Amino acid sequence: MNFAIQLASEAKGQTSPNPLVGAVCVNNHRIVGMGAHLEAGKPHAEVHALAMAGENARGSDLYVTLEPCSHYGKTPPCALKIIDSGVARVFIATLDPNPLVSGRGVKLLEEAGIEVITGLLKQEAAQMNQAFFHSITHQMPYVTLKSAVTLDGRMATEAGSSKWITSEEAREDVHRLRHIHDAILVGVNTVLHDQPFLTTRLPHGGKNPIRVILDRHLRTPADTPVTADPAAGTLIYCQEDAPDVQYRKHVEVIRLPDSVSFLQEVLRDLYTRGIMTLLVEGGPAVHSSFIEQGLVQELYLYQAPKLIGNGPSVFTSNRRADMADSLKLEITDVDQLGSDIRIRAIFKEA
Ligand SMILES: Nc1c(/N=C/[C@@H](O)[C@H](O)[C@H](O)COP(=O)(O)O)[nH]c(=O)[nH]c1=O
Ligand SMILES: [Zn+2]
Repeated sequence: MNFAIQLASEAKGQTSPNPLVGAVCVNNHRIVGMGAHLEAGKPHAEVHALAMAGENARGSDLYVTLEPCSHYGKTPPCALKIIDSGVARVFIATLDPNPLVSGRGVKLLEEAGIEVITGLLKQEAAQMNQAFFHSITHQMPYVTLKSAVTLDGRMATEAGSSKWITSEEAREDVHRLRHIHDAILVGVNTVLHDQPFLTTRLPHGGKNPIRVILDRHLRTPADTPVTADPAAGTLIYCQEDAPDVQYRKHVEVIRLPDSVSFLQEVLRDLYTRGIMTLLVEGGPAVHSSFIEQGLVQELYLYQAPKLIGNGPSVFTSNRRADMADSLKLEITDVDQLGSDIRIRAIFKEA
């Protein structure tokens, strides 16, 4: 099962809106087949493993990180394929989080006389798919917020200077984050101030996330990189009464009612478009709104050994006079990247 989890994890960022799934077929203590789900619409992990096993699947043990599907999606149900292949036992790490199908695959297998053991390395497999489980459960993307700050927690100076706070190594690491995310979001102030490209520029290439601009009054120019450069799709969310602006065809303007739940509506709409993971890159006002509304699951803070003494921090709130009102996170990783450190912290599920 460890190997199945490892196989699945290698496809991180490729399978949206599907989960990461790995499968290993073992017969008489020998691995006879293995596979991972590599892209939505393409064969599932079990299909790859059973195809490789061929006749050796008969009487074998199949290890799968997620309950085999039992419904006709883009591909036929794996549960039937497993039954037809003559597999004797199936080990499953996590059941399907979708309440409509959870346990159905197990039932089909057991009714066909296959022994099913669930819960093997359940934690590890669930951790790998936390974004998928979160998005299915909340019908919203799993949101990761990234910010580069000085030691005194500033994202820029008061005058707006921010280039650069962190080093080349840290900035390259941010592009790895972009590569594994379905979409990247900034506010219109960042677009106006930084003219960002928001593309993934790694030495060996990388997948460009869909670019999402929060821009209530549609102030995003038609000739800034995110709207002029069709390197990736660009979605601009504005209010219904925003003026009309002509953009190139890779740009889509989505008008939403002006309401206190504007951000939630943006996230719900992104989920309907198959966006399972969202990277929020700021700026300060956008970060504060996402955090204050409890819409962030994970935080990546890139901290440079600099002190500047003025400028916006990653989170500003006028609602927390008492330290007891602070938002509690859990630091899961601290890594050194060149001269900087990268802190990963998760917000505890409310
Ligand atoms: N100022 C800094 C950052 N700044 C991040 C955002 O403000 C930039 O607009 C955005 O990354 C630009 O995207 P691009 O055009 O695609 O390169 N981010 C960092 O990690 N370190 C920094 O020192
Ligand atoms: Zn399947």
